[in-house]
Amino acid sequence: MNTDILHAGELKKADPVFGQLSFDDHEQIVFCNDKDTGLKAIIGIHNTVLGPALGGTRMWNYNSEWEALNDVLRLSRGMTFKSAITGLNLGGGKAVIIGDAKTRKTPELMRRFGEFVNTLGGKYITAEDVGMETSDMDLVRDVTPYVTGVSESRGGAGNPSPITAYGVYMGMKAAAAHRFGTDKLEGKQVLVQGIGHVGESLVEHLTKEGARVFITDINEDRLQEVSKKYGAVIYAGDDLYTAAVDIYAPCALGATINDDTVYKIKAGVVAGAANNQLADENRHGKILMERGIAYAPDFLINAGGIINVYAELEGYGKDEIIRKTENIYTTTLEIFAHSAKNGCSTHQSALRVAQGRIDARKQGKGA
Ligand SMILES: NC(=O)c1ccc[n+]([C@@H]2O[C@H](COP(=O)([O-])OP(=O)(O)OC[C@H]3O[C@@H](n4cnc5c(N)ncnc54)[C@H](O)[C@@H]3O)[C@@H](O)[C@H]2O)c1
Repeated sequence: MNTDILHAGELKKADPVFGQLSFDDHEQIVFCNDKDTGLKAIIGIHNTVLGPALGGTRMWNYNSEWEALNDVLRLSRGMTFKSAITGLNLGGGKAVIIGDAKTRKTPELMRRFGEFVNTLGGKYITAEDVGMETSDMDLVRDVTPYVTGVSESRGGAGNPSPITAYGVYMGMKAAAAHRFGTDKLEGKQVLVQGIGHVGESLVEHLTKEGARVFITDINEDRLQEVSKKYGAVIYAGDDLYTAAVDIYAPCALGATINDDTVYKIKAGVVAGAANNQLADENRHGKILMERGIAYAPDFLINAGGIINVYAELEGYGKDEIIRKTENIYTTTLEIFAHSAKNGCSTHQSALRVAQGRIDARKQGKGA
C-alpha cells in the first residue's frame, strides 16, 4: 500500500470509506468518473428518512481524494440536521467535484455530472455550493429534474444569500434576547467576519436596526465598498477574536472557533452564517457554554438558503419563504431553553432535537 497515502492528513486509511472518522452511517456514497470530461465527483447521501437528500455541489481543488471524501461526508451529514431542525421534509446530501472551478469546469462536465445525479432517480437533489453558479445548475437541469437553484427564468427561486442573511439575523436576535434580555440590536457592537454574499446582506439588516457594525474580510476592495455603502467600520485590531464587541458573526469560513480562539472570544453572542463554525462540535460548543457565550448553532440559523430552494420543490412563494425563515427566531429560542434545561451545549441541543424528528418519522410518528 502507498505509504504517502497512509500518512496523509488525519484520515483513517485502513477502512477508506466506512472507517473514516467523518463517516456517520451514511446511506449511500456514489463515486462518479468520466474520462471524456475529466469529471471526478463524489455524491454523499447521509440520510433520507425525512425526504430526498438535498444539498449543494461544491467544486474545489482538493489536495487529495481523502480530503474530498471527508468533505462530502461531513457536509452531507450537516444537511440532514439542517433540514430536520428547520422542519423541512428533506434528507441530507451533498456532492463534491474535484478540480479547480475556474479552470476545469465546462458545460460538458456539468451536464455529465447531472447525468450521474439523474441515475439516482431523485434520491439526491443537487443545488449550488462553493464554485458553482446558477448557470451551472441550469446546465444540470438540461439533463435531470433533480436540481434546485436554477435561474428564475427556469422556475428557480433565485439567489438564496439574502434569505440566508435574514435567517442569520433572526437567529442573532433570538440569541441576543437570551443573552442580553432584549432582542433589540440598536447600539449593539457586532463584528461581521466575511462580507460576501451573506455577510453584506447581514450588515444591511444590522445597520438598518442601528447596530454598530464592524467588518473584516481578506478582500480589501470589498471592505472599502461595504464600509462606504453602509457606514460600517473596518475592524482595525490585530486579533479579531479578542475584539470587545457584543456579537461575533462568522460569515466567512468554518472552524473559526477552535483551540486558538475559543478562550479569547469576548463577545456575549456568536451567531453567523458560516458552516461548521466549531472545529470540534462537542468540545468547543461546551467551552462556549461554560464561558457564558450564547452560541446560535450555525446549521439552524443559516437554513434560509435551503428554505429558499425547498420552495422550488414544494411550489410555495416568497411569503412562505419569509415565514419559515422568521421561524428560525422561535426555534433558536427553543434551543436555548433545551440547552439550559438539559445542561448541554446549544449545538448538542440542536442535534438532539433534529435527530428526534428523524427518529419519530422512522417510527411512523412525527410530522
Ligand atoms: N450563500 C448562502 O446562502 C449560504 C447558506 C448557508 C451557509 N453559507 C455559508 O456562509 C458563509 C458565507 O457564504 P457566502 O455565500 O457569503 O460566501 P462568499 O464567498 O460570498 O463570501 C465569503 C467572504 O468571506 C471572505 N473571507 C474568506 N476568508 C476569509 C478570512 N480568513 N477572513 C475574513 N474574510 C474571509 C471572502 O473574501 C468573502 O468576501 C460560507 O461559510 C457559506 O458556506 C452560505
